[in-house]
Amino acid sequence: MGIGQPTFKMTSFSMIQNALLLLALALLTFRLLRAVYRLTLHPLARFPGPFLSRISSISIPLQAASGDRHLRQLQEHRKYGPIVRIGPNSLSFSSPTALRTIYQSSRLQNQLRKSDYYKTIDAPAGAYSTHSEVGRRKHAFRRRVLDQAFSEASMRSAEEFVINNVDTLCGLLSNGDSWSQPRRMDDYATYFVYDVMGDLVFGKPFDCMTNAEHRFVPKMITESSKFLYVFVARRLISCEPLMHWLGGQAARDEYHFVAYAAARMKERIAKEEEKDVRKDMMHYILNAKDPVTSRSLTQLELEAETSLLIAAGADTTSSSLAAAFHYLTLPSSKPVLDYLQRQLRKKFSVVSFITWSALKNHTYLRAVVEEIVRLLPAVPSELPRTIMQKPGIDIAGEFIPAGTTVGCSAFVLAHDAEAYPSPYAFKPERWIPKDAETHLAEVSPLQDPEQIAKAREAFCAFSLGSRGCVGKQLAYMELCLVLARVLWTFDMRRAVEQVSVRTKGEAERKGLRWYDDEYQVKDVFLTAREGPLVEFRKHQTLVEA
Ligand code: HEM
Repeated sequence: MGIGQPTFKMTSFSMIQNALLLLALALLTFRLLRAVYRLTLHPLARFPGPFLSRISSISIPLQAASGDRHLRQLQEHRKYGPIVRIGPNSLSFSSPTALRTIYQSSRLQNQLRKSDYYKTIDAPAGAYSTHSEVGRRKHAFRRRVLDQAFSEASMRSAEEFVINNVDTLCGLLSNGDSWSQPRRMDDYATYFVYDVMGDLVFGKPFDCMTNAEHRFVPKMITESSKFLYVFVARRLISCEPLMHWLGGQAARDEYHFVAYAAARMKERIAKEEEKDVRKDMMHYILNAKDPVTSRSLTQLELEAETSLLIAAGADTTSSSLAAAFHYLTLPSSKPVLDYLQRQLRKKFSVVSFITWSALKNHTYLRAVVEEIVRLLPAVPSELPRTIMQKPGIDIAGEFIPAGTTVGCSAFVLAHDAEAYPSPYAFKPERWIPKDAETHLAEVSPLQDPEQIAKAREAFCAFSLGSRGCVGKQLAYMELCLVLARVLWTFDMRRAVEQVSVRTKGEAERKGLRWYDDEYQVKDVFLTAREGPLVEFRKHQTLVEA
C-alpha cells in the first residue's frame, strides 16, 4: 500500500498532464483550422487586410491600446484600398457611398444596428444612454427626449452660460500689453469646455479653469475612455470588484466618475424645485416628455444620460478647440489668422456684440471651424454597425453577409485626397464657394461648387443619420463664440518651446505620425492630446483704449 501510493499519484498526475496536453493540442488545432477557414472559405475571405486582422479579433483591442488606431486604419486603406478587413468579421469602408449606406439609409435602419461594442460603454452606469442604446425603438425614445435639450429655446438659454465661461477664459489667458507666459492650450480648452458642460448639465461649472482641485473630472473621463476602448467584455465590466482588480486605475476612474455624476445630478434635481429655475440644458431634460409615449426618463436613465453628456459633449469639443489653437498658430497659417482677426475686429466694435446670432452667418469663421473638425475628427476611428438580417446587404457595390460588422472612420475619410486635395493642409477656403465672398481671394483661391460638394459628401466628423451627433449645434456655438472672442481680444503666437508630443515616439518610427504640422492625438475612442503652447497679449488698440 505504502509503496503503491506514489505510483498511483504519478499515474493520475501524468493522466492529467496528458489530458491537458491533448486539450492544448485540440485548442491549437481548432485555432489553426479556424485561421485557415477565415483565410480561405470565410465569406469575407475575398477582402484584403493585415494578416493578423484576417485571422484573429485581437488586432482591434491591440490597436485600441496603442492609441494609433485611426492612423493605422488610414495606413491600411492606403495599402489595401477602399474596403479593408480589420477583423475576421469586420470591414472598414472608406468611400462616401459606403458612409451613406451604413449610417444614413432609412431603408436599412432595421438591418444595421450599433454593434455590441456599445453595450460596454455605459456598463458601469447600470443603464444605457442615448449613445449606447443599440435597440432601435428604445433609442428612438431616448433621442426624442434628448432632442428637447437641444431645441432652439434650450440653445438660446445655453448661450449665456457659454459666454460667461468664455469671459472667465479670456481673463485667464492674459490681461496685459506684453506677451503672456506660454499657455498649454490642450489644458485651457479642456477646462473651458468641461466648465461649460458642468454649467449646462449640473447647474454650475466644474470650476476647472479656476480651481486645480476640480481637474480630476476630465482626467477621469479620458482614462475611463481608454479603459472602455480596450476592454470590450460587457459582463466583466458590469462586475465592479473584478474590474477594480483587472482594470486598475482606469477602471476605478470610470466607476468614480459614474458615482460623482450621480451625486451632482441629485443636487441639480433639487434645484429644479427652486423659484428662479435655471434654464440650463438639464432643465429641458428634466421637463421633457416623449411626445409618443408621454414618458420621461427614469432616475437611472437620467444618470446614464448625464455621464454621456459630459463625456460626449466635453471631450469632443475640447479636442476641436485645442486643435484650433494648434492650426491657427502654425507659421503657415499666418494669413488665415490675420485675415480672421481683421474680419472680426472690423465687424464688431466691442466684444459684447459677438453673439451666436451675429456669428451664425460668418462664412470664414464657420469655414475655419469646419476645417479643424475635418482635420481632427474628435471620434476618429470607425463607428461599428452590425448587419442583422440574413442574407445581408449591398455596400458600395459589394454583397456583405449578415453578422458582419461594418463601419467608416471619419479620420480616414477626412484624408481622402480626392475630396480634400492636400488633405493634411489647413485650408478653410476649401469650404467656401468661389462666389461667396470675392475679397477672400487675398487668402487663397476658393473652391468650385463641385469640389465643395465632394468635400461635404465625405465629411462625417459628427456621423450621420438617426445616430448622428445631437450636440452638433451646441459644439459649433461653443467653438465659434470662444474663438471669435479670444481672437478679437488677443494677439496670439506659438511659443518657441513646444510641448513634447508623447504621442509621437514609437508611432513616428513606424511611419504613422510623419506629417509635422498635424495635430497629434491618441485615439482612445475620444482623443488624448498635448499642446500647443501659445502666448497671448491684449490686442494693441484695446490696450490703448
Ligand atoms: C466637435 C464636437 C463634437 C463631435 C466631433 C461629435 C461627434 C459625434 C459623433 C461622431 C457621434 C456618433 C458616435 C457613434 O455613433 O458612436 C456623436 C454622437 C453623440 N454626440 Fe457628439 N460630437 C461633438 C459634440 C457634442 C456635444 C457638444 C454634445 C452634447 C452636449 C454631444 C452629444 C452627443 C450625443 C448625445 C451623441 C449620441 C447620439 C445618438 O446616438 O443618438 N456631442 N457625436
